[in-house]
Amino acid sequence: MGCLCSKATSEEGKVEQSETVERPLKDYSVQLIAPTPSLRDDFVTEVGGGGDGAEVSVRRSSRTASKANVGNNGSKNEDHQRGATLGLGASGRQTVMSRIVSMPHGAQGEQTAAGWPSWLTSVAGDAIKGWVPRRADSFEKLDKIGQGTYSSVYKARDLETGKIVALKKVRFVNMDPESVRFMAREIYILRRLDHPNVMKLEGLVTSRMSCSLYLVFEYMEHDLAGLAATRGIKFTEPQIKCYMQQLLRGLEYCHSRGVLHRDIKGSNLLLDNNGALKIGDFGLATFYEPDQNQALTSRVVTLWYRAPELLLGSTEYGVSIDLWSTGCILAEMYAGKPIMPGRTEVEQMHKIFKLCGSPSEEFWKKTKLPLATSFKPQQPYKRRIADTFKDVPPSALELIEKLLAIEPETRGSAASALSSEFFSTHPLPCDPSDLPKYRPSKEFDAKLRDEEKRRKADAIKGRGPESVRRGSRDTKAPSPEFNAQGEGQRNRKTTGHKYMSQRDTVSSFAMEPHGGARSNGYSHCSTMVHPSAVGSSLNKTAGSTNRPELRSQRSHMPQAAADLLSSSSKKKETLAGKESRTGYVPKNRIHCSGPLVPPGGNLEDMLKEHERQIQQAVRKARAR
Ligand SMILES: Nc1ncnc2c1ncn2[C@@H]1O[C@H](COP(=O)(O)OP(=O)(O)OP(=O)(O)O)[C@@H](O)[C@H]1O
Repeated sequence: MGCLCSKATSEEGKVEQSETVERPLKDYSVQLIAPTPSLRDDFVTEVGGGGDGAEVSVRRSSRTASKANVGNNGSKNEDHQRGATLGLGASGRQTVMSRIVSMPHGAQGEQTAAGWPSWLTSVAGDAIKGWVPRRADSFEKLDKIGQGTYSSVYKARDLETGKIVALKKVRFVNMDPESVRFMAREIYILRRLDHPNVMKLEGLVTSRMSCSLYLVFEYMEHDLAGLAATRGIKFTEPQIKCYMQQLLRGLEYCHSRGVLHRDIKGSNLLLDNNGALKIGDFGLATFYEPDQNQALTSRVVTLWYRAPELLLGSTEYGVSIDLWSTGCILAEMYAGKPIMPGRTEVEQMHKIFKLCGSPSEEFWKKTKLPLATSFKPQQPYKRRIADTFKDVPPSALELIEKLLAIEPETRGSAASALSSEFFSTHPLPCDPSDLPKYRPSKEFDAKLRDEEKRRKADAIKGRGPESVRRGSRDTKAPSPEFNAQGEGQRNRKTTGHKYMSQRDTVSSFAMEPHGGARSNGYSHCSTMVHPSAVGSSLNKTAGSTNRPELRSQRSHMPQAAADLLSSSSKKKETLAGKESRTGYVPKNRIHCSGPLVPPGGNLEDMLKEHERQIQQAVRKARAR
């Protein structure tokens, strides 16, 4: 789709008002081949209930005012003002959020008249219905504060209010309608959520002639992954409980609104300086209906936090997948490091079995999950959570056991987790306002610190300007997981942690990442199914295999290993065909991000073969 964009002429620091199509195209040489949850199908669930564009359209200072509107049929006329709504900010200064105003009859023409670009109105009309875009020149860009798979996040000042905000700039693949639709789903879902523990979308920035889109959020100083990875920061028990309580409250709310997050992990849990935790990044979220057998893609959730049923290929799942990820985070906070850092899906499954035990014979007999035959171990694995976390307080252990149950049905719900003894036993969760105030500690900050160190080390080793240059280029757009390898992580890994027994320390894999990324033994793989995900600069070297998951893996892998994975992954085409029939994967796309699971294999053999191949590829890459 074309877009008549003139080159940005804005002053330094201002958000670009428009961009040429060519600039993003350079990064997006290869089209995504990945399972993409169908936005359309999700929309069907909600459109109609959402009304005629008359839902929340004015951001008010009072949560309750807008809360009343969420999910309503658009009958809240008090929010239907075509002008400014004034509220009092914390400082008492008048806060003007004037640009998000109501457009009750959001037909495409009207949306265009309101200032939306046609590439957006044509495929994402429902997502922007009733809103008017903010102008780019009403923000001043300050710093880059985050880098996601398909977005860059900036700290900015709202010039109308003086408020500091986060602007998430979304990347698109060639303005491909599919990637626009994908982003539209995130907006659509975010607009329906309003809770103190869920990031609130405050507005959108674009213009009729623009090819870019920014999502406006309140600014959050930290994310949990970054904080946890910061040297010297060790969470106290009341603090862990406080974070967990907020996370579960946010999740309970999302689930009650029929939303699965599907990417719960530390870097998506944002924290402000008042100790508030908010769930962010709804890029993989979807609507679900508990009582309907609705087929969803199983290729969601960052690998380390991915539930076993997803690894086994389940397409009918529910809130339990978010609860699994939550269990991983709880255990991680006690362990001081990620508890199951698998490099591939096979290895992830193996780590899960080793820690949580393998399913019963009964399960294997009955299950119809597509990858069950491949993943069934020859010998059953015993559950070892209690051994592994023997120093964790009993009420915490009980909750970890519950959330990391192999059978999804026994994980309970966010509400049941909130009423567990963990939160009522002493020490009680502290009040968010009692939490320590930290210096900025985003995953992104940790990455920058680490990158700087590496660059200096390279210079000292005399690798010369070429390697330094290459390293810095590669970090311009790392995968999000790339950021997780901060020095704190490395530090925590070597020192171990009182809550996780030493023998359970996850074995490290000394791979030198391609392009000079650091190697700390943790590859933080992710399945990112957003079509725009092909934009990472890491992919520039990746030839024609820019599948999101492979990209994430290869961000920690030499090229040869990445190539190996990509060729093996072609075996996944069969499954892709199946998913596409469910309507959740575009028909012309092949489901290629592969767990290297040959049909009819067995877990142990696959693991051995897998390890051998990776090692071989690594050796080759090193010898180059
Ligand atoms: N509101 C915010 N305030 C401050 N920083 C933020 C905010 N939202 C996001 N960030 C930072 O930007 C990073 C990337 O944002 P986000 O996760 O939304 O992007 P993404 O492209 O969806 O990433 P991912 O690839 O992890 O899915 C976050 O990890 C966080 O550090």
